[in-house]
Amino acid sequence: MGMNIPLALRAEGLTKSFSDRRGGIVRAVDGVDLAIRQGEVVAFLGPNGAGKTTTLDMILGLSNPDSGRVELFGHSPAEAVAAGRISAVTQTGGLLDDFTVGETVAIVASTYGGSIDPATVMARADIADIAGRKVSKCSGGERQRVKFALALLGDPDLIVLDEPTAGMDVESRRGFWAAMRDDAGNGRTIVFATHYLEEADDFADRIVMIAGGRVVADGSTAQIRARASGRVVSAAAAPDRIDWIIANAPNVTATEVRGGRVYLTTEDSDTVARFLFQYDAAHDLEIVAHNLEDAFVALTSSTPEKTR
Ligand SMILES: Nc1ncnc2c1ncn2[C@@H]1O[C@H](COP(=O)(O)OP(=O)(O)OP(=O)(O)O)[C@@H](O)[C@H]1O
Repeated sequence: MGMNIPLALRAEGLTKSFSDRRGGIVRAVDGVDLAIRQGEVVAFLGPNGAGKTTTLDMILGLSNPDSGRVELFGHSPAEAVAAGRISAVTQTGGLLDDFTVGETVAIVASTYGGSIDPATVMARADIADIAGRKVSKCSGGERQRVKFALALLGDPDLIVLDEPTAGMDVESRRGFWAAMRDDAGNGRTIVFATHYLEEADDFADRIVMIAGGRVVADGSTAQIRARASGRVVSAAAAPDRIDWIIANAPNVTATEVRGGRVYLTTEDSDTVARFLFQYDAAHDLEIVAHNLEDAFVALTSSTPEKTR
């Protein structure tokens, strides 16, 4: 992306905490910085509870950060929403069961003063053939496509989608992204949250991995892939040796401990293996190639002990 393309979104130092049921504090978002250029398609990728929804809510102006700030097209979220520059597709709610798909789109379109033709939008969201169906009879995937159509009606510059395909089967997911893909590339900025690695990989130009309320990786899909090209060196060792290995092993980008073994992610497995043998720190050494799924687990595992 050229540096001269103006920003759609800038977030600086976003934090947000909640109190949990036991009176403790959950830091849902813990210092998130983001700069997203106009026309980028960006995936927020992270496990349950990573802080994706909380971040998106602050971006949309639905909640206020405890600290930090959000700017959309140089304005506050409230101003950008009021100016019709942003639409959201949320996980739940928002549709009335008793209307048909066509009626739903027509009603919302009328609130926009007819600037965009409902038929065009329905074709783009691939819901033209279910226009006569009651919303109550629509599948999860169809409902999400209806919401996507509603989001398109305002012809926004930025669409934010929070796990738009959550709970859909593979077929519906494919249909949803096919409709999205047809709309992308028109200069619209798209930010979506997902748990699905392949969704981020297939559809986004850029992946922002979020875990524990922080951005743990941010790069083009190709860069994130490159990270995944590393290897994992694992070995068995006594607990105190494992601590020492984690503190001292060279060229390691991520570490994990499970079942008495330490897993070291690296681009330079030779050096790491030599280190382990040189200091007689470990035994039963194994080196395996990294795939994207492993990279994701390594980058997002917040707790050192982990079971699979
Ligand atoms: N209103 C709230 N009150 C208390 N805790 C909250 C609230 N909203 C979110 N949290 C907590 O903040 C953390 C981040 O939640 P968030 O919903 O942002 O994660 P997420 O990445 O969107 O997860 P998911 O994929 O499950 O939607 C979680 O620990 C969650 O339990």
